[in-house]
Amino acid sequence: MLAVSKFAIGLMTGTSIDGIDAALIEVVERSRLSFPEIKVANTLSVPFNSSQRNQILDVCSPDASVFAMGRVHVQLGQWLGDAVNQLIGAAGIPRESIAVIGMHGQTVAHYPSSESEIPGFTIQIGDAATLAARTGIGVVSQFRAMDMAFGGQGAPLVPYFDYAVLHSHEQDRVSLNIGGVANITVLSQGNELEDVMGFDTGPGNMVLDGMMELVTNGTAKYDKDGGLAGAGRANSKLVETWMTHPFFHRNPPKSTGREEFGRDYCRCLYQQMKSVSLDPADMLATVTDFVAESIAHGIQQVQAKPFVLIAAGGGIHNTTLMNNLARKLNLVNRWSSSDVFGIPSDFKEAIAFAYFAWQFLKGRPTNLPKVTGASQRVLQGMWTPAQKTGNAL
Ligand SMILES: Nc1ncnc2c1ncn2[C@@H]1O[C@H](COP(=O)(O)OP(=O)(O)OP(=O)(O)O)[C@@H](O)[C@H]1O
Ligand SMILES: CC(=O)N[C@H]1[C@@H]2OC[C@@H](O2)[C@@H](O)[C@@H]1O[C@H](C)C(=O)O
Repeated sequence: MLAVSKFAIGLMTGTSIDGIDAALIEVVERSRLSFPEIKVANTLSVPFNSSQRNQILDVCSPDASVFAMGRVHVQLGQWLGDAVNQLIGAAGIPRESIAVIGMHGQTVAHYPSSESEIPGFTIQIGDAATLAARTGIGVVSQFRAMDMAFGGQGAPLVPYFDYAVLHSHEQDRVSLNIGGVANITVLSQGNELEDVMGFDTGPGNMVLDGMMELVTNGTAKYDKDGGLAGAGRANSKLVETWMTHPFFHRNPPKSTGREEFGRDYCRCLYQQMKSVSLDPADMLATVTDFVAESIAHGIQQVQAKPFVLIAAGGGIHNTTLMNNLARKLNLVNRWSSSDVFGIPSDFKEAIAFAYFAWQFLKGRPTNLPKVTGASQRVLQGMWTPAQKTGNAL
């Protein structure tokens, strides 16, 4: 087989709701028997302004109005389209060389487990038709739906990508993403794709950002480099209490989101810290230690042998968080960011969705039943074709 190379674009708007991450990748198919190889050609981050962020946050609630949801669904399609056009312009490549856009969409609800007669569901908004119309490129979206239709959690999906690009036969590795939610993939050296284990460990930046907004009355959106947390002292009693949350003791498959660890949860932690008179620095130190503890706990549950940690996601810029984690896992000199492995750590999820869209076009399943709990491997995504002509809004 001749090596075939084409481009794909991935778009991620994650649970932190900080903005759009976009990645353009070149995919090289060398053989039908191996995973396609990728080269990251270009990346782009477009932060949400306060109005955009609040519009999205407002619909991440069971009481959200259908009207507000519909409006932001289409607007997000437009914002994503603008980001793609900017990315292509900066890369200077012909639009026709781009085979597909993989759009994750914004998760506004994630209830993965069915209870009695109510089926589990997950909702990602962002109108694929608007995106296809604005860019002239076909879109794959709704990546989680088919896994859920086969009884899975629909998340996390990145473990497949982690295996494709980060697995080693010489070294046990754990891949960690610290986004709004934190999740891991265990890449043991002897493992085949089917053996790979992965799950959400619990909250990531979601509670750190939420706490920062509470202690600064909304003037700061996140604790830059973990500076405030680093200036305080963690209250270990509270961390111990918070670690009794049932999510941390549930067996995988498991995934979570704002429903369990969103605004209400954050307010509750804030009140508990206020009642023992912690100052803002101690509050941030305490929640930062809690996030590190929950990630360490998740990893220790499934990985007993020494391993190398490969970290990605915005949380790795939080030095206090990463120092706490390295200490808890005894990781001196055994962790690095995914950049070292050729995957820009701030764009790993966007890159993964470009890869998933490519695999969808090739008819290759990308879920892992051992990770999500689905009853079988399935083709994940829904196809929205590009139109030949038109005057898109
Ligand atoms: N310099 C920094 N210091 C501390 N935290 C940072 C820094 N830069 C980014 N972050 C954190 O990273 C977050 C964004 O992370 P990321 O983009 O990985 O999240 P996401 O896409 O929402 O992830 P996911 O979908 O995995 O939940 C910000 O909200 C912030 O908390
Ligand atoms: C439902 C949903 O959007 N889940 C996200 C979220 O953000 C991180 C974690 O929780 C993970 O489960 C997932 O995203 C990544 C991309 C995944 O599916 O692997």
